[in-house]
Amino acid sequence: MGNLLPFIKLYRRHPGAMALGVLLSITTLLASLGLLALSGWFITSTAIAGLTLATAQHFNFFTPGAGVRGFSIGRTASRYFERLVSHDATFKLLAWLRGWFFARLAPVPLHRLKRFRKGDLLNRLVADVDALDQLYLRMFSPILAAVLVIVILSLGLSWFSTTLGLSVLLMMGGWLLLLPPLFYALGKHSSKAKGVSQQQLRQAALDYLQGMAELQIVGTEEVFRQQLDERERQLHRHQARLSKLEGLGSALLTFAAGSSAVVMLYLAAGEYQAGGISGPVMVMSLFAVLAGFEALMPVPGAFQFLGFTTQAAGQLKEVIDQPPMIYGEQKPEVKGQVQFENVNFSYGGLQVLDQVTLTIPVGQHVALVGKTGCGKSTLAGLLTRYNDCDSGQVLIDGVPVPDFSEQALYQALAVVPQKTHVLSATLRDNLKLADHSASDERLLEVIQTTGLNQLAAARGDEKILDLWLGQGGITLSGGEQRRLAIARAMLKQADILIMDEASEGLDRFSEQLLLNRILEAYQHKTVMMITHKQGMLQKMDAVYRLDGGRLSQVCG
Ligand SMILES: Nc1ncnc2c1ncn2[C@@H]1O[C@H](COP(=O)(O)OP(=O)(O)OP(=O)(O)O)[C@@H](O)[C@H]1O
Repeated sequence: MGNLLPFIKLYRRHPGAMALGVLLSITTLLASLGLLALSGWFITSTAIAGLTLATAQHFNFFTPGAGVRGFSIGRTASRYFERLVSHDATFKLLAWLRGWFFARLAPVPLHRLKRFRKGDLLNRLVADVDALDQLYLRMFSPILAAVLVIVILSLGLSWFSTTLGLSVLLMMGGWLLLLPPLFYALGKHSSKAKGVSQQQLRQAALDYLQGMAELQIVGTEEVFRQQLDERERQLHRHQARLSKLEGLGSALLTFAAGSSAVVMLYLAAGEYQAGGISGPVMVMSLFAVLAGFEALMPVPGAFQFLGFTTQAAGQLKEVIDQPPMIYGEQKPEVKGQVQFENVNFSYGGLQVLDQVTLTIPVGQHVALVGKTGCGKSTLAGLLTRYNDCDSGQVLIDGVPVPDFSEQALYQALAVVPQKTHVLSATLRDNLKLADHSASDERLLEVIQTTGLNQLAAARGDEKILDLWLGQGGITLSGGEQRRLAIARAMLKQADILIMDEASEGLDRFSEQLLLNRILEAYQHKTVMMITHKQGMLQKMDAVYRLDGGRLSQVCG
């Protein structure tokens, strides 16, 4: 339950709309109660009045009739506005909660988020945030409304008879106290399990869809499909259990309303016999109790899902409690000297970098070689703060990278990563990521230099800048994606260039041409190139090898 506390505070965002929602929900319930109670009184009074001609002639049919109609119209109108106001408030809150959660998620370093899978994070951002909005609609508002209706009903009946007022308070209050813990306990396990199953099913479906091509090729699609089906069946089992519980809640409340009405009839009849109340009031109190139980109807459902809501809140808390990446204030004019001083880094127990020391003077082009998985990308990632080192220091122009402001650090660096991220947008938009102010002429020049102009030729399209690259660059080959990454680095013209397997996917001729061009563009800038290709090494000022976590100079 403690998990809910930080989120409950957020409900102060739209106090006016939320309070109005609760008020309208109480008005609706009171209108229902008034409708039934007055109808009971009216029917009985009419029946009694009709016993003799004299009483029938003097009986005022119109005022109670108008009252019944008024309550009926009032109930419909307030129900309509209650839905309108409370859903509007909930949607506003939901939109805000998503933004709030994302704002807390964004500064969390990527390596900390790596333990959450993509589907898991998406699930948290969508389903778990959704679950939180249920707190207002399913819990706060109905419970508050139920409490107030019980108080108003018992005060109203006390006006006619204290015994009846107190009895209603005890009976309805008792059920209100009993139902929440009972249904929380009954639904806790299943609602939590449902949340987990839902999450697992989403992840499995995402994995299945993303990997379908490979699964089909290796012939294991059926196995995955069966696993997916089993997860779905599991979810259905939990949902079925919860539905049964919902049924039990309704049955219990029907029993509660019925038995309370019987008790009320017994007590009211006693009061009537004793002359304390009139016949119509006796019937009215019976109807009022039946209508009053409508206020308790949402209570079992609200608490049976509370386990799921607390679990969702816990999952969100787990993400937002991750310490954010802290950047410094420094915004130096970067020249481009890079230093790694006695750097140690490990992933959990796996030591990847061991006392690595390297200085790259301004304008020097350095290659980093080594076996697959020896830690080259990890070393480069310390410069971009993808990770921070365990001990030692990484400095640019003598300033430790954590002291740089976020903007200054990323302004100083251009990166050609192993995997190019391609936006589902035009080629122009994809290039302008690197330099928003670049003119079309400049973009076309870079397109020409990197050979991306072949794209237009291949597709017979004259307007190359408007080429749509599709989701995740689906329309681009591996080599074209590398060209795009290199084009971005050319446009950015940063002080330090990091290339991680930049020529992967390119034929030998294109590779030479392209790397020559980018090295030319960065002729007087610092370059750190991770490569397996021997052909590129003679162009570098120095070559370093990483082996067993240790760095040694090979040549230069
Ligand atoms: N986030 C991570 N969590 C745990 N281990 C990791 C993580 N990232 C990388 N590793 C491990 O750290 C080691 C170094 O990885 P890294 O990507 O730096 O190697 P690399 O030399 O760049 O490899 P390649 O040449 O294949 O790109 C590898 O054994 C890898 O499995």
